Amino acid sequence: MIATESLSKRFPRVTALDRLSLDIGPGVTGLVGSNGAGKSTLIKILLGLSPATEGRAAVLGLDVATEGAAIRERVGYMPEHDCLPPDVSATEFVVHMARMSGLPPTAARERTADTLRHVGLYEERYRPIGGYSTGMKQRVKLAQALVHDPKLVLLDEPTNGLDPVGRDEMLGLIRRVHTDFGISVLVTSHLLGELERTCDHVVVIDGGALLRSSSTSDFTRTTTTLAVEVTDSDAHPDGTDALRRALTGAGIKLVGHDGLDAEGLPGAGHILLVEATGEETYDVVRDSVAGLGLGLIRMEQRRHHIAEVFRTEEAPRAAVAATAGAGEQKGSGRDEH
Ligand SMILES: Nc1ncnc2c1ncn2[C@@H]1O[C@H](COP(=O)(O)OP(=O)(O)OP(=O)(O)O)[C@@H](O)[C@H]1O
Repeated sequence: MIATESLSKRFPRVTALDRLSLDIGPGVTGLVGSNGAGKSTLIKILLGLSPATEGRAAVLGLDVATEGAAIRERVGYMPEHDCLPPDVSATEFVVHMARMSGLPPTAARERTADTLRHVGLYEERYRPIGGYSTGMKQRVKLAQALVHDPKLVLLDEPTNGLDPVGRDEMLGLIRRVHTDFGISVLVTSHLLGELERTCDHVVVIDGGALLRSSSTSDFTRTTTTLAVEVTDSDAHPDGTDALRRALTGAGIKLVGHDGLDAEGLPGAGHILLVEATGEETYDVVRDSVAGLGLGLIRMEQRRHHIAEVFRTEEAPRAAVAATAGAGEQKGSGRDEH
């Protein structure tokens, strides 16, 4: 879908991209980096809108330096910033964009209705965009990127400005762009955590250079750590502590508490992380919980979150800083900005 070779972009005072080599296949790919990492610059080069200083790039096999117009016919683009005319309706705007992409009038109207329905804009589609919420505007921006049935869409920070619920809805929509229509997606974010649920592949850049590129499952591989949570009881007012002592006594190694402690959240520190050496570890945990007369709330294999991968590595401090807190989200709707 996208290939870059030693791609650089230098502005007089900043190197926005630094010899970036990427090979991105079909599916949903996340491009992650802190603010200023070079994500928008890369997208503009890929669309043939801004020339690279050095190196080469191709999108769908087309050279960005010479075939920009052909690329923009086949690729949809959702820009980061607000760029919608306030005094026209979503329908008028998306029909206009469809016509600009070369669709005949009837097809443009039909595709607009389908696309707006897909992004969840119904009766509101006839109202002027100026009165829309941020979430609705983001949906219009997504619709205009999809309306001409592209093979690939480039989405620049589509969750920007959305609350946690709006963000989840947008991420769901993005996933369905691929599963329902077979359109490949490159989506940027400064939050690693939100992309791991949406993307097949994640590329991390920092200071314009490639930090890591791998499949999401490699990032978030299942570990042999068990997360165990128990109730308290009259005999054991601190059930977690009682279980910790029982497990240690039984020779089970504890990895520690879940990192939620530091956040001071309700229930923080009530999850024990247990190193599982085999099936028998589950039995020891179960028997210890039963022996203490506690209730077992959960015992589950714990997945790594992408951000944790970086915590254990040396160089990419910036990536961790950029995504602080994104690793521990538990679907609690916390905003990880
Ligand atoms: N036209 C420009 N002139 C000079 N510097 C620029 C220009 N465009 C981008 N930059 C600089 O290049 C670097 C990369 O910017 P870019 O917008 O690509 O980052 P980003 O990862 O998309 O971040 P953000 O999410 O904040 O937009 C930044 O330091 C930015 O200030």
